[in-house]
Amino acid sequence: MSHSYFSEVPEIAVETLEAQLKSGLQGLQFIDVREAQEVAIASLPGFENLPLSEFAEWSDQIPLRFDPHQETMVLCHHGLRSAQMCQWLMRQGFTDVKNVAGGIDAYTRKVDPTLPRY
Ligand SMILES: O=S(=O)([O-])[S-]
Repeated sequence: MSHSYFSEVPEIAVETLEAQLKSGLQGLQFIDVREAQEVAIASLPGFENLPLSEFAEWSDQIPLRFDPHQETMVLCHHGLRSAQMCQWLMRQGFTDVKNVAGGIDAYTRKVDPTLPRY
């Protein structure tokens, strides 16, 4: 997949995400598409873990569990799997989806160096 393939996915910078996490989680939805083993190493509060590898198991529950018109942040390790998820959510009618640019790796480097890196 080329870079331009994901260029239409809106992004949120990790510094902005940190500010939002600090100011409260109300009105926001958080999805982490990494594997459970990755989440066990490092995770952010409020994110629901939906591993992309288990897409077939949870994809049909998305319209029931999430509001398509609420701001929805999607996280992974470096921002690639989450971009895929963002595109899929947008195709499902989600109107305010944001890919966490650089993923949890960027968050660890730029915001919270105490989080383990992998
Ligand atoms: O898909 S990834 O950006 O987490 S390596």
